[in-house]
Amino acid sequence: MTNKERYESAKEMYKGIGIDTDAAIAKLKNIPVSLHCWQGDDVTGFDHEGPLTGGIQTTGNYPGKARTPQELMDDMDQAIRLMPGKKKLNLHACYAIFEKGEYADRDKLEPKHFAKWVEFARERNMGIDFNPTFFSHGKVKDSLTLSSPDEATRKFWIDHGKACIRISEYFARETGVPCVMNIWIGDGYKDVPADRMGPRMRYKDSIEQILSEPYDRNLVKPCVESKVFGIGVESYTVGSGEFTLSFAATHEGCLPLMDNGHYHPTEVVSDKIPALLCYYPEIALHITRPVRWDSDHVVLFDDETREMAKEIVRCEGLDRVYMALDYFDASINRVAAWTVGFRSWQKALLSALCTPNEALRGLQEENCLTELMIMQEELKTYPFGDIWAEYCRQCGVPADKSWFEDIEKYEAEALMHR
Ligand SMILES: C[C@H](O)[C@H](O)[C@@H](O)C(=O)CO
Ligand SMILES: [Mn+2]
Repeated sequence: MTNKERYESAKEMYKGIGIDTDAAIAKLKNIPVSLHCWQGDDVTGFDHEGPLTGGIQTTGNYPGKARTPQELMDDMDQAIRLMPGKKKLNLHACYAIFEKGEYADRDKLEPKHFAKWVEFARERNMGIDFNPTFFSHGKVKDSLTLSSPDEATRKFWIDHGKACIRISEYFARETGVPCVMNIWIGDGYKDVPADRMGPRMRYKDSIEQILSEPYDRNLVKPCVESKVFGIGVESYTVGSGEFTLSFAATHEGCLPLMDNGHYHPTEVVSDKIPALLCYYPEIALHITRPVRWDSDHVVLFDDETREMAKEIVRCEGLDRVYMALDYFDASINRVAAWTVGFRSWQKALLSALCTPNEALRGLQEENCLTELMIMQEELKTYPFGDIWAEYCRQCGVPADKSWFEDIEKYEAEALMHR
């Protein structure tokens, strides 16, 4: 059978359960997913010499990591050409690109420091999402940032946040795509704190000051990302889940961002998505794969990834949920890591779009739970691979693992010579 014949056969099977696979493919092509630049260089960036801080960690030392803006852009290009679907570029402020001899500290960053990224994104018809970098800044003495009791330190980081609001609006104006600006801090304590509320009141005030910077709410979508612990802040993190959900719920225009690595191992974000969509007009996600902790493993086409995508689709949330990948694996070829993760999330979204959600909902509401279980199990052996192959063909990317040959060639010709 040719691929076309396999697709036509699979399409008929899905039609039999009320799914129009052509429509599913057409829909997915236009759903943007944000690709994180920081997978390419182990969350290093270009504006500091120090180590990665903030309680996050990249593990592994696979050769060939990007060292310069050009290398990072070249590597992203290699990955992007192997990914089906619509991409956004996700940047951190520490990826500012300075002219020779130029430097601006985080509180003095300007749009011009990201002009080369705008050029890169516009040439590829990509929008840009942005993240202030409240970590990896050796010069500021305090390990606390927006929650610091030292007012000079806190002002430095508030000014950084305000600069990022201005840069986010610049991105949106230049690309014509709204910019999601994600606020995440690693602030917290290794051991039992004496005051849990004080840092949170300061953090709340800091975010309010950042959001007081004038911006067009149609162009910039600020969000606040929660976390339950970090390396070195195991006992207390300022930006906990309750804090960020409460902040977003009480500050119109600010979205909650859930990172599915930021919860206790038995919690699942797939169940939190529909709960938040009952209350918030829009939410944001960092899609990752935690293994025992917030390990930021490469996203795979696994059960929880599929469940998250299913919830977004069946809650009719594709235009209410801002989706961004967030993981960093230095133990394998970094370009392949980008590619596997992005393709996995695309598979999960396409699989969710090929699920007869209305029919399954009807079985649940009619209390036909036996048939519901059987139907959900039967779907697992439907020929989804043939639908995926057709989607990749229409997007002009390899459907099978032949894409890896391209990356092996690039590794030999470029990465291994760094
Ligand atoms: C680099 C990102 O800001 C970082 O991964 C953050 O989003 C996070 O998830 C920290 O654990
Ligand atoms: Mn994250």
